[in-house]
Amino acid sequence: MDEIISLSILLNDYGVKSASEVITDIIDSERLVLSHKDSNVPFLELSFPCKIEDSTIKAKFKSKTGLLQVCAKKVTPGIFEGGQTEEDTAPDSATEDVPSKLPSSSSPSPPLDDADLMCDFADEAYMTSLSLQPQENMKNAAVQQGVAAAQGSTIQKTADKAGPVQQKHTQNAYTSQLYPQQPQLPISSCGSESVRLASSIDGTGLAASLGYSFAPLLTLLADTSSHVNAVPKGNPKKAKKQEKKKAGSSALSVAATCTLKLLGESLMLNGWAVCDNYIPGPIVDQVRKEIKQMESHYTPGQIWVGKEADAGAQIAVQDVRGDSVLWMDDQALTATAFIKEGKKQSCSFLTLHQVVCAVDQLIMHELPRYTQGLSLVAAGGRSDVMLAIYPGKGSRFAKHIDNTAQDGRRLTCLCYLNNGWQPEFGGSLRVTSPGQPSADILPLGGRLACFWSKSVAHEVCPTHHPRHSFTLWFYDALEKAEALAAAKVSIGGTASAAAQSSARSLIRDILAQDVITPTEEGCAILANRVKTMPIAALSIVAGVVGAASVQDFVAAATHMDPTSLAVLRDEIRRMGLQQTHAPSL
Ligand SMILES: O=C(O)CCC(=O)C(=O)O
Ligand SMILES: [Fe+2]
Repeated sequence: MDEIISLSILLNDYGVKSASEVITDIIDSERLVLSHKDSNVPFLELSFPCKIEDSTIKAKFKSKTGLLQVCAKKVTPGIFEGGQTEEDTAPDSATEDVPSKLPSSSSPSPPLDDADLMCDFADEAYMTSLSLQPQENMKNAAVQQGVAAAQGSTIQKTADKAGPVQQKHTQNAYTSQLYPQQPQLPISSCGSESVRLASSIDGTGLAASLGYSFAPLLTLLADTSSHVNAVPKGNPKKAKKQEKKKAGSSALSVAATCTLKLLGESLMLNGWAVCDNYIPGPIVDQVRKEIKQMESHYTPGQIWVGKEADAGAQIAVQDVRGDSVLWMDDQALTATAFIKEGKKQSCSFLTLHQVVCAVDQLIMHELPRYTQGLSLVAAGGRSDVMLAIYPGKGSRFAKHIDNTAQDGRRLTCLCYLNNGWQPEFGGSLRVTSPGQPSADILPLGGRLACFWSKSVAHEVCPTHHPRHSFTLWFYDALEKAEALAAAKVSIGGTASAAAQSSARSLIRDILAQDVITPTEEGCAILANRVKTMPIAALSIVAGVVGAASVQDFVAAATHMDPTSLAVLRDEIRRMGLQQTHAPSL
């Protein structure tokens, strides 16, 4: 089978280069990121698939960049049918974006075997070409200390988990400051000293002006009898109407540019940004209609523990997060039928798919020009779509940071689907950036909220009304490549329910007030528990705490001192795995 080389490269240039020119440039250059002589030129990210047939060039290219991917995705078995077929993803249809080909670390769908999906990511040569130190394998300070104790040596604590990745970014030219710091956006107080109401930007029709027209969808809503609403050419009345629409859309483009700038600035200043009316109200209704039939397929939200899905390191802890979720990959978004109780039922997520494409366009291609820190998201791609419902009844999600384990996630992006949401329903997203007061963001219909996945602590406040949303996580290409490489060497296999439950019980007991306490006695209990746990369960816990391997985790956990145990508890707490008093569903 021919290989398709999906290539994503950053070019500090507006010039359009052909694939072969780019490949030659890369092979001839010492660095992945090609610099442009005029440093004032805003950065442009190009992502395009191309085919490299010459095996020498291929090998050279791979050793230079490490970003070479060989993608051949088969239709994955699941509840959905239709959508992408094998032909769709065959080598010659080389027009799709790289991101959609990346394996999702979030999808709970059956793991793909090697024949289904082959992705070759960063190797040592890649690190060297960027003059980087390979990432520390051991990410958890407490585990590191434990291993040090086990080996009778002392290991220096990693000062900052994000250190190595941060270093890479600052070493590359593309992180230079594009916009000067702006004064803080106005805030309005809501009575509480530490919490303010988040100010938002009105992005009326933003998606539409970013090249993702919602017009066909709106027409579709107006005329439910037909799915195709092409305006017939040659009809003067309709042509006039179209012209009017065109003029309107150019005004929107200007507005959108301002909005994008504000969004970018808010992200840089606050660590989060909110855009109201990003999705028009009728579109929100249409999405809700489309996903309604899937509600019985939602399952309790799981804690994402920072490793790839095939590492099996996701566990459900219902009292930490009270939502139910449904993951939809790109295949599901284009599905035409699904199987319910053995019966085939037709479905369409056309509108949801369009909205997701608009968000992709915004985050991967528009916003990076207006903010720092997103330059690698076009190449990194995003997670599958996570649909979520908080059923009300006080359900919540405890305070956490999404990416505490260098799993590659750079930006968390939420779209709220709750037209008519009232403040008394609660359910605010409370965001807290380091060194800043918290801000509350109500989950209003059509509102888009985004924040840095690695630094912004956030929680969903108790919700007293069903609350619908979907989330996309956008990856930083470098960190994702490293996470994939690390996951490959550290943990394998999919966890069974029994292993998950055993892992969950250990984590709960570590966090409990009176079970595995940070005392000599608690350390002895932990050591005994670990010695008797099945390897699959230990793999999950190792994934949770960011240990490089099960062996490392076992070594650390059986030689823990009370201080290391206290650190471990704190770190797990920071991931949002702590006990809460959220009501069970
Ligand atoms: O729904 C929200 O507002 C946030 C949910 C969240 O934090 C998450 O799913 O990680
Ligand atoms: Fe979160």
